[in-house]
Amino acid sequence: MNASKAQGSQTSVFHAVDITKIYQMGEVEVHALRGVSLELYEGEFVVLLGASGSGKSTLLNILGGLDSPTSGTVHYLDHELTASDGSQLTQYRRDNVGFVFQFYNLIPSLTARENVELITEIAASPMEAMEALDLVGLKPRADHFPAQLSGGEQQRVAIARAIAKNPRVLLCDEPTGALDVQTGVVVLQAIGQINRQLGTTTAVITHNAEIAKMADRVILLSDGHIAGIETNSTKIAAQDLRW
Ligand SMILES: Nc1ncnc2c1ncn2[C@@H]1O[C@H](COP(=O)(O)OP(=O)(O)OP(=O)(O)O)[C@@H](O)[C@H]1O
Repeated sequence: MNASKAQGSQTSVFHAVDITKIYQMGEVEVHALRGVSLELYEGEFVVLLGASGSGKSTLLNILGGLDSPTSGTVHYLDHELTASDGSQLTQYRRDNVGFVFQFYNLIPSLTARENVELITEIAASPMEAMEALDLVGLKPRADHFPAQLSGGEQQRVAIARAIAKNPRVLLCDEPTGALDVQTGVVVLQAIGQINRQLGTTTAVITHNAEIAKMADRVILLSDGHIAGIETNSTKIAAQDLRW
């Protein structure tokens, strides 16, 4: 059966059915996800919104092939992630997923360009490192080291690194969590621009309801459940967000 369904003209990129995740901590079971079903569509910008501990990172990590659910199924297009072994998940991540985390994880001894090139050298169909840096507005800083860049600029290098391999999906876990508002807005602008310009299906985790205003859809998580899914009839541009 073809698992990538279309809704209207929309292709379903992720199709998750009733996924649970239980962490066994000695005698204690932590139920991080308690039966989550969802679709993410090609090219959309989704915000995963919820309180601390609601299961956002667990869900994103499962979609990104960094973790596997305890039960349930996850498809990426026609590829069943939940039937994949470790090396297949590694290949899936390498070919299809760009990750951005709260902390930038840049290599301090490499310039911005070299940090991005680390990825473009191993990717199947990458863009030029300079093109990726240009997309996040950092071409003029390509030869600077992380220590010469602000937190927001370092995060934009991390975004350039994530998108330089031309991934079909971009998964961002609290990308502005370590940044002040003004800098966070610039980082969100970069993510929004990549979503629009390259059509990269984008999911951003936040606990900040203001950020949800820039999404096509907002998936509300609460205690391991989806508490609601909202479609924004109008999206607010990142530069007009304030928190
Ligand atoms: N590796 C792990 N081992 C044990 N418990 C875990 C692990 N990872 C997450 N959990 C637990 O699962 C639950 C969901 O965690 P998760 O990190 O997905 O939530 P979150 O919504 O992303 O939270 P935050 O906003 O604080 O990052 C929490 O109770 C957390 O303590």
